[in-house]
Amino acid sequence: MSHSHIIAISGASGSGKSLFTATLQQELKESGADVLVLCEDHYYRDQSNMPMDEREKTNYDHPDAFEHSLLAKHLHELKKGNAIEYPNYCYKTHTRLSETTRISGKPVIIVEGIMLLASEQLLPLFDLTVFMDTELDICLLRRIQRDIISRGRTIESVAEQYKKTVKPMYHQFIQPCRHKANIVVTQGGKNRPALDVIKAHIHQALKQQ
Ligand SMILES: Nc1ncnc2c1ncn2[C@@H]1O[C@H](COP(=O)(O)OP(=O)(O)O)[C@@H](O)[C@H]1O
Ligand SMILES: Nc1ccn([C@@H]2O[C@H](COP(=O)(O)O)[C@@H](O)[C@H]2O)c(=O)n1
Repeated sequence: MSHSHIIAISGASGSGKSLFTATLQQELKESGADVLVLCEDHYYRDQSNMPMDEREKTNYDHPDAFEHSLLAKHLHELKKGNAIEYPNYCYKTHTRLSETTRISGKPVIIVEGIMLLASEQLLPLFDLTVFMDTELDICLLRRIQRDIISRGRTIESVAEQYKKTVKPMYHQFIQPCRHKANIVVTQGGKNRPALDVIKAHIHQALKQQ
């Protein structure tokens, strides 16, 4: 296989990265194009050696919370056509699971995550960079709902974490990367024209491989 074309989709937590990526993947599949999706969150550092109360205090919105060196290594391996052992992550225990998932490369890889454009190690690996520019109050409303329903959180813990780390780190690390993006997407994961533009880009990239 020739070198994979790698697309990064970044932006705030709750901005619509996962929905946008899942919609792209589904619609591309329907038109016969199979893309691989990786999630930066799977590369959160393992903390199983730390007590739970310490894990709850971790700043998960700082670039150091991620093992970006492992993600970079995996992207290099996938580009070369080698399989990787994709980590799995649990938001309820804040740890990596012991089981990994063996994954092989595909001609197009989409990586989604909050801190992708902030990493000097990762940035050069991307052929296209996308920033989901969704208003922060909308992101917060979506995050409250999601974190309570799927990530085992309480309204109090979501509010506390948001004030302490999520919002300040967004302004310090995520928002300043907006200008590094080739494409800025407003209105979240259902922006139809933006989905169509990126699908056309992917079909073009596949034709050139
Ligand atoms: N444009 C939109 N309209 C309505 N709901 C949306 C839109 N974009 C995203 N959502 C919803 O908001 C929530 C957070 O979106 P998600 O894609 O998980 O964000 P992220 O991956 O950036 O954290 C999800 O429940 C998703 O279905
Ligand atoms: N143990 C963890 C790990 C991460 N988070 C939060 O997840 C957010 C990133 O994921 P998105 O799907 O929302 O982009 C990030 O803002 C972290 O605060 C967490 O709460 N606990």
